[in-house]
Amino acid sequence: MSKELSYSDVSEHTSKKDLYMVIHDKIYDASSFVDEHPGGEEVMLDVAGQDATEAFEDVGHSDEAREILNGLLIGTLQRKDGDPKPNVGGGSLASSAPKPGAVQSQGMGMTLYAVLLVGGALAFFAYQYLNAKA
Ligand code: HEM
Repeated sequence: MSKELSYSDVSEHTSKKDLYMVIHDKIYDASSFVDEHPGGEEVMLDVAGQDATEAFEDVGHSDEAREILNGLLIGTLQRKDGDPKPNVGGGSLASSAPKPGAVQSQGMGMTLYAVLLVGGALAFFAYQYLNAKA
């Protein structure tokens, strides 16, 4: 029962009893879960009918939360030119926020670790080498 909906379709479902949200370009019907949400209904209603990708990811939801999310999936977002920019939470300047679905910083994090590791190893061996010479 997967359907393709446009952003404007989604934006019509903003009430507690009829609450859609977009996360990573997938559409979720959170109506049945609002009352049970450990983070409260307020935050869910804040992103009702909008792109909640950043709000959802910022919290660092658990795998369990992601499983619940999977169960609420109803379709895929069909982006059209001229769609309103997704409001990525906070209600602040959406244009300055990173694009939802953009490559997450995870890749960068790994690179950073690699650089630190290799740099650390080099420093260690240089230290050993210089010590041995002295
Ligand atoms: C349908 C979408 C969502 C689902 C299924 C969901 C599910 C959950 C679950 C299961 C937890 C418990 C902790 C965990 O397992 O990570 C949680 C906590 C939380 N959620 Fe969500 N969530 C959703 C959307 C959101 C959104 C859009 C926000 C907006 C900021 C949000 C904010 C929070 C916060 C702040 C907590 C922490 C509550 C606490 O520990 O006191 N959630 N959520």
